[in-house]
Formats: sequence, structure tokens, C-alpha cells
Amino acid sequence: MDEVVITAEQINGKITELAKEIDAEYADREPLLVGVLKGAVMFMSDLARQLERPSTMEFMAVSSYGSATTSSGVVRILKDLDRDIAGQHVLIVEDIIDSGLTLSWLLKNLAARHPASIEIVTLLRKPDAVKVEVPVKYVGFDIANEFVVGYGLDYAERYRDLPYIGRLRPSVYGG
Ligand SMILES: O=P(O)(O)OC[C@H]1O[C@H](OP(=O)(O)OP(=O)(O)O)[C@H](O)[C@@H]1O
Ligand code: HPA
Ligand SMILES: [Mg+2]
Repeated sequence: MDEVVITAEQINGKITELAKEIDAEYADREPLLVGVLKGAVMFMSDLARQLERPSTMEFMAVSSYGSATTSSGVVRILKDLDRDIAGQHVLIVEDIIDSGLTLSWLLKNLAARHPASIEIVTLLRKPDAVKVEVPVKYVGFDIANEFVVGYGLDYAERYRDLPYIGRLRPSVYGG
């Protein structure tokens, strides 16, 4: 790990802001939070706890990166939702939008299951890396086009446990 990009305090403050917006928007609807494993695990649990209004949770596991630092573009479902989301107010919870390939695929996949509404909240977004535009309602931080780790984000399954977002030294992944 090279350098801290976003501190734990900054993450916490941003989640407080996002939770307020989401509470206001979903004042008369209960959101079904759909966490995208594994990257979103920290964000999902902190966001759910900061929401004042009740929500329910489901998880889906997809993978498009494997141990690489660029998306293969091929999205695989590793674990599907446990229940039908028809008629539910789905809020997809993601850690990062990089190329946008994962979420654009997931949005289509979930929208085809007839939810009453579907929106996306992502903690991080890399505007300069986007290959497919994805309609995202809530964004925590826009960051530079560099590979980052921590707070759920991995490089070859490591660093997810860091409480902050850091930049990885390119020599670690041969960049
Ligand atoms: O916008 P994209 O370029 O598609 O990249 C974003 C996706 O890539 C990462 O998942 P990954 O496939 O690494 O699985 P993981 O969450 O288990 O690490 C990340 O958690 C997002 O889901
Ligand atoms: O910058 C990143 N770091 C970790 N995982 C990722 N998945 C997409 N982009 C990233
Ligand atoms: Mg990953």
C-alpha cells in the first residue's frame, strides 16, 4: 500500500450524507438494499446502519476482475439473490464504478426481474475510466483513474480489510 486516498473519517462523513439523502428519498418506501459482493460488504454494512429508516438486504456476487486490475468485461454470477425482487424498491449498493461494465450488466439483469423501482448507490466512481455510462443516483467520491484498494476493495483478494481507501503501488501489480 502506498498512500491513503480517502480516510476512514472521510468515508464515514460521506456515508452520513448519503444516508440522509436516501432516507429522504425513501421516506414512504422501504428500500431493498442489494449489496454486490464482495467489494460492497463494508459500504453495505455501514450504510445500512446509518440509514434511520428500515431497509432489507440481499446480496449478489458477481465477478469481472478476477485477479487482474482491469475488467474482463465478462460478468459471471457467483451467487444470485435469494428472493424475488418483483415489486420491490431496489437500491443496488456498490463499492466502485470503474469501467461501468459490471453495473451496466447488473442493472439490466435486475431490471428484467420487474422491481417497482431500481437505483444505484456507489461509494466510488472513476469518471475517466468509464466505458459504459450507468445511471447512478448516489455517488460518494469521484476519484482519479488509479487502482485503489481497501474498505472492501481488493487486489487479488487482499487489502479488503483496510478501514480506508488507498492507492496501490504499481510495482505491486506490475503496472
Ligand atoms: O465498473 P467495473 O469496471 O465493472 O468495476 C467495478 C466492479 O469491479 C469490482 O468487483 P470484482 O469483479 O473485482 O469483484 P469483488 O467485488 O469480489 O472484488 C468492484 O467491486 C465492482 O463490482
Ligand atoms: O480500483 C479498483 N480497485 C479494486 N477493485 C476494483 N474493481 C474495479 N476497480 C477497482
Ligand atoms: Mg475485486
